[in-house]
Amino acid sequence: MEREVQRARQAFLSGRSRPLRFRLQQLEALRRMVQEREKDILAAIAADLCKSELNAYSQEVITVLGEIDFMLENLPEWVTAKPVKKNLLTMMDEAYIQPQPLGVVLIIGAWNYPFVLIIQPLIGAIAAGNAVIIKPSELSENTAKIVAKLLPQYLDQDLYIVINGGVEETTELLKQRFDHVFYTGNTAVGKIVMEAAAKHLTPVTLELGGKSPCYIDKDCDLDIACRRITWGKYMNCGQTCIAPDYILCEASLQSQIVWKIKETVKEFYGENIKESPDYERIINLRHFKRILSLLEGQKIAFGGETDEATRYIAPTVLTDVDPKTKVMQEEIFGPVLPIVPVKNVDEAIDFINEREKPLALYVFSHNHKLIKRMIDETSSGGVTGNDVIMHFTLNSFPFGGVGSSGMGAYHGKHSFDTFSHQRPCLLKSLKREGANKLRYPPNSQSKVDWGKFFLLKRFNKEKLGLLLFTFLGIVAAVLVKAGYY
Ligand SMILES: NC(=O)C1=CN([C@@H]2O[C@H](COP(=O)(O)OP(=O)(O)OC[C@H]3O[C@@H](n4cnc5c(N)ncnc54)[C@H](O)[C@@H]3O)[C@@H](O)[C@H]2O)C=CC1
Ligand SMILES: CC(C)=CCC/C(C)=C/CC/C(C)=C/C(=O)O
Repeated sequence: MEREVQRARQAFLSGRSRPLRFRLQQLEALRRMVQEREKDILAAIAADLCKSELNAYSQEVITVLGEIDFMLENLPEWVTAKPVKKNLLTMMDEAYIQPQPLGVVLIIGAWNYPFVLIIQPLIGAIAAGNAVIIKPSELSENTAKIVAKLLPQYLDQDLYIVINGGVEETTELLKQRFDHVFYTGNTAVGKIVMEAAAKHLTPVTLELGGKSPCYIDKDCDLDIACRRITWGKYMNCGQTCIAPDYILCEASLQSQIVWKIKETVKEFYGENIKESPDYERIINLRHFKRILSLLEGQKIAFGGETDEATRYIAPTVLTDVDPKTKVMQEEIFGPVLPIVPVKNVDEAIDFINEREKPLALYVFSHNHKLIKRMIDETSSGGVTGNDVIMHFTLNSFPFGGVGSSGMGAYHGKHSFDTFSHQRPCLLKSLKREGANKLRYPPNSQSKVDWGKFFLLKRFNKEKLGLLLFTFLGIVAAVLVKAGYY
């Protein structure tokens, strides 16, 4: 492992990952890989999550291709140095910000969208000019294997290295020194990753989870709200980091919501959900049993059917859920949707604020002011009003959590920034030493006054007059020299 990280570092130090042309070539090669080996990639995702190839394409491949195209289009502009505003002391100098690669980056992925969750950050890391060690989740082993097989066939083999393995290998990997660690997964492991990174003072991006609330206002089109919630909750069998975790609504809405979600489930997946190509399975037996344990003692409004052999759990809705019960204490990450009745929007806001900051917040209402109020009075990684999940699809948004749902963000330019150092560069001349004298010892009140004048723009009339006088003198000298007088 140490050898692999060393290999990536040597490749980075060779400097070849830095030129814009190289980055664009690698991104184009990655796009070619996805296009040419689409069938293999879709088959691997499908095998890991019992997902149809169509769903694997629309949930993972489209996002990856969109991100590559976006990078290719914008990278030439992002890599260029950006001039900055100057002060009076640096007016004659060159001052700009130059984004630079960080070095060797470690990307640790989760299993629930096993392809996009490693390839999307990889795109950002390549775009920013880094070397990358990629550690896919061992739970989605087919995708992990295909990524390890394909990447070296298309990308620079020393700059971008896939290391497969479980907890033991990841623990070993985390002992190495990286320049950035980008981790996607649960909050408990997020703390382990951050602790390991801290030993080397390595910055981290943590893309974690949490319980994303969904408030449904009574002034709302319930048909539309329930259709959108059903889509976002049961997509990937509820194993989506930004799935609506639970619903908050007034008690009077509960039975209508249950009925409408039930009808939508029928519309989406048919009478025999097990036969639907659009309904996935739980990743493994441990998660299957964990989700079942959340149902204990709950009122199941519909769903609840399970099949251990295939790790099937039907789309399920729980009503009148007591916030103190287990299902409301941890992220569900499965197809179980609790409804927690609240008196009104004030109570919903308090409910959200009394808990850890979630990764996403959803509000459904015709009342725009109410949506704005919920946004203003709560905190979450991201928000979508009158829909779910969709803020993920907009790559102009930073995607990430806040508080216990994570730190840092990515997608589009935000990925480029995450994997870059914004380096301030000031280029001075060795001439004009006179103007610099005021910062050299010995100090004096006059030098402080000039410092105030140049840096704080505290204009003292006397100094302003002197400056104006000097300026007019220069203009006069120029005019005389040009033969006007
Ligand atoms: N914010 C986001 O973008 C996303 C967040 N998530 C969150 O991830 C969670 C689901 O993923 P997990 O079950 O955690 O995925 P997981 O079991 O695949 O673990 C994630 C990664 O951490 C590594 N890992 C696990 N235990 C470790 C340990 N003790 N030390 C070092 N590394 C270790 C694994 O090898 C894997 O690569 C949910 O909470 C979900 O909300 C999932 C997808 C996206
Ligand atoms: C067609 C369409 C709009 C699909 C949406 C795809 C999507 C947003 C999938 C979720 C992606 C994801 C990586 C979720 C997660 O991090 O858990």
